Amino acid sequence: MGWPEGYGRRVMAEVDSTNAEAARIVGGLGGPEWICALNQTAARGRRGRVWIAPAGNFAATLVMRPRETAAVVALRSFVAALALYDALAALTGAEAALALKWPNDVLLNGGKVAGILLEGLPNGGLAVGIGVNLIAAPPAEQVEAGAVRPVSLLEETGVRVSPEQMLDALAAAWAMREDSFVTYGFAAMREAWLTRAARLGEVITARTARDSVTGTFETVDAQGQLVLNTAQGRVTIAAADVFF
Ligand SMILES: O=C(O)CCCC[C@@H]1SC[C@@H]2NC(=O)N[C@@H]21
Repeated sequence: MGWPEGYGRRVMAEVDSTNAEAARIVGGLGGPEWICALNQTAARGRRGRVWIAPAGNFAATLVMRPRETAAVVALRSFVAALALYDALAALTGAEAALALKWPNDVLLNGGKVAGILLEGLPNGGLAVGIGVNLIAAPPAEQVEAGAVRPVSLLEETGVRVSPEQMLDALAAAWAMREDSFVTYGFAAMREAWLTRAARLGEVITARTARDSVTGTFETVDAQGQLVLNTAQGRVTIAAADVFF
């Protein structure tokens, strides 16, 4: 699979954060562009957290200017999760060990191997930031209490993948998933995501900034929201951290 047509490709030795670089270049963007960094000095994770990643791990951001409404643009987190799943399955052959955790983590043998950070940018831009623990995962004590343990691709599968190989596989997988999303909408994406979902039908806890909801993970709805069956009835959650 070659580099997908219409996408720019840039590999930087070092940057503060590829998402920050995306914000700096979005104004002059001609078309979607992948920015990959071999080292980040100020990588950020979801909910204001720091993303810990030694050199050798994968860090990249796809910067683009989608023309849809904000609600549709936000569904790109599912496009990203599925593309990551496809790329990691192709690179390792370990598809059976991969799963997707709502809203947008990729699990390998039940541990977190990759995270996604979507950020809206000026000029209608979108940064899809992706980090993959290719060779090393942060120690469990450096992540939030109760969070799934971080794992690396190398430790779990024995397969050594370089950031450039990851970029090429991910860009190809993204282009296919993005075409499908633009052509058929979220319905097909949602089905594909659900068949790869971790803990579907099991009891999970979703923690928002204000409260915590525990219930059976019933589905993800047509807007990408988490649907839990709780003792108080059906609850739909737009944004939260999920704990197993
Ligand atoms: O918290 C998460 O799970 C999301 C982590 C996203 C990390 C990636 S690494 C590339 C891009 N640049 C950043 O500063 N963050 C994202």
